[in-house]
Amino acid sequence: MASAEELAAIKKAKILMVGAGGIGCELLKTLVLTGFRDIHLIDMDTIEVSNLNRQFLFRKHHVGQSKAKVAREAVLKFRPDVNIVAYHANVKSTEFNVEFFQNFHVVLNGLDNLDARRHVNRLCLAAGVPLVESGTTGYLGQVTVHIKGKTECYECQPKPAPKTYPICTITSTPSKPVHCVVWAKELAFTRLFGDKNQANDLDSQTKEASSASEQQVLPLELQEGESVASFAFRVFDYVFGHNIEAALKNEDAWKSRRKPVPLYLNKILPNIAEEFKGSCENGARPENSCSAMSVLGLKNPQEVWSIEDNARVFLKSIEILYATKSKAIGTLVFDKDDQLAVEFVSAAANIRSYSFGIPMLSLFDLKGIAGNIVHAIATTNAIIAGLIVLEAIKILTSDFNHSRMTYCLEHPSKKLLLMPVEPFEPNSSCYVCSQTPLSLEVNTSKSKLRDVVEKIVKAKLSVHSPVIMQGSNILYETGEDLEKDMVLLYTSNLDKFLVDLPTPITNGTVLSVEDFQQEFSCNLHIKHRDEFDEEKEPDGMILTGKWLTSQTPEQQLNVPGGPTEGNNVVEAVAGETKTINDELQEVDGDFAEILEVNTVADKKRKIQDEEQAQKRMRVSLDER
Ligand SMILES: Nc1ncnc2c1ncn2[C@@H]1O[C@H](COP(=O)(O)OP(=O)(O)OP(=O)(O)O)[C@@H](O)[C@H]1O
Ligand SMILES: [Zn+2]
Repeated sequence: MASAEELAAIKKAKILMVGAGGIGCELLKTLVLTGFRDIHLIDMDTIEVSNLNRQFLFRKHHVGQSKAKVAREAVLKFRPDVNIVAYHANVKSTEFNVEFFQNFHVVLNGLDNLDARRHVNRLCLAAGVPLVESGTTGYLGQVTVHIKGKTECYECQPKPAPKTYPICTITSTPSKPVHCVVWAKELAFTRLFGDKNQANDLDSQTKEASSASEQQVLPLELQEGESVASFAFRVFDYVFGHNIEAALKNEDAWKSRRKPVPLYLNKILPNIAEEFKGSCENGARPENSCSAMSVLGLKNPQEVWSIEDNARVFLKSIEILYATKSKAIGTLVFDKDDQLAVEFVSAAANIRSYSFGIPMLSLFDLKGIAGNIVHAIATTNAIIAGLIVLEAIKILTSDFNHSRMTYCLEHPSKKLLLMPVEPFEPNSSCYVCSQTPLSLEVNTSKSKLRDVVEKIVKAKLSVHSPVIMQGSNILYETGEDLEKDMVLLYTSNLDKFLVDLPTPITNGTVLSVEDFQQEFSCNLHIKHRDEFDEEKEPDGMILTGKWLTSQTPEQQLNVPGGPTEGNNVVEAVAGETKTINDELQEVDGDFAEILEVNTVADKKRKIQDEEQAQKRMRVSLDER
């Protein structure tokens, strides 16, 4: 039961919620039922069928409509007296600037990606507004509290980079189902249905690894007058037969590896031409034009199909994609919610797995890997939403001593499923809230300013509208109010090697990076390095700095990035050979370990100041 003070704070609070997805729907409902009356809600997305199982404010007839707006309307039906302002917009758009954020007493995140979370974190820091951050992954969830100067910010701890795989593993030497899924999604799907002109690392690697005769673009084009069925047969033989045979010629590659087996359609399905005769010819549409497996009578997506059925799904999905989406061919991007795309990728991945002696998986499992999906659990979202509201109330009543980061576990640890932990103090080496400089190792004569801007400043530092300066000289900036000649100058700088810039960037240069919207700035110390390992350091640049190495042992124990609805941990764990469930067990295992160490000072981890560490990490077992 809330105290009079809490009720008063709830009544007058102005809340900003970002995200109206799995957590967001629960949160909005819980907020209004708790008595909150003034809520602004931002979400950029529209409702999809796959959201309906857990985003209960939405119904089938809402599919395609704005999440923020529908969520608002749904809640107003049972609480017509609250003020909800819905923005169908990206939180990164300029209208949501520091002044906008300053209107609120607290910001509550229900997002699903690191980039947007970082952006909101910076705006909250700049505006001095507390942030309650959250995420769920299946049974796992967490709520963390970030108050400027009092607790760590969302970026005080480095987050794990999404799992990537060496290109040659994907193109030449797969050993796990996930390698075949990445191949099917990035190479096969993109090459057949996506933008063929787009530069693709996999292509260049394939070309390098292939003989001169294979250096042409793969013959994956539908020829004039060719039926889609015979095109699909040709694609099959090319990618699973001819390509594998070509790879086998490089005998050295297979000395210590199991050789793949070339697969040709006439061996797997000798009667396929008869089977497929007339099916999609001349624009004829199959009965169920959305799914190859339905047309083929394959009902159970959790069953592992035979190689023959995988071959059928592969061919049929190409046929149906051409029959139903012919205009979009050449522009398609893999979408985990597109049944045909998932069927194509699953079948292609399984056929490649079969060829390489890797276990085949069910469509259900492959879809999870391809879409980095850990199936969301509505109950976890509801629990997390409840915890967010509790933390928001503590903030609103200035009850900071009781603020807690709370982890929701799959299996009890110390008999607890909800594990509250005192928030950490700010990390004095954080490049965001403590403005500690970062270092960038880069070959200054081989890397261009564009590489630094795209691969580091935007991709790694989540700076959206960067201004890059050396001393008082601006090297790069964007913006509508720039003079034309400045735009030209900055654009031409992008294609210059660092050493060739008007004010050259060399070993020892300090670059300043700023983002006015985020009110963010940081310094990058440049360290020239000649060589980079292409496989391990594909960017040709490495970001280093105290921030990355300075974590105290107890900070390292925190769950990296936290589980999120469809994000960080998922990206980091999804797609290994093990099933997603195995992976989650592992994550949960780590979790248990974290908590174990939190309560029993672990000497092995060399906690230097045990007393201090324990104070910060104490698990408050008497909470709630
Ligand atoms: N930059 C952003 N601006 C505004 N809203 C965002 C931004 N990034 C993510 N979101 C929203 O955050 C919500 C996260 O919800 P959730 O994790 O349930 O994802 P989802 O897209 O609804 O589900 P799924 O990923 O499983 O299909 C989404 O509704 C998404 O639109
Ligand atoms: Zn910080």
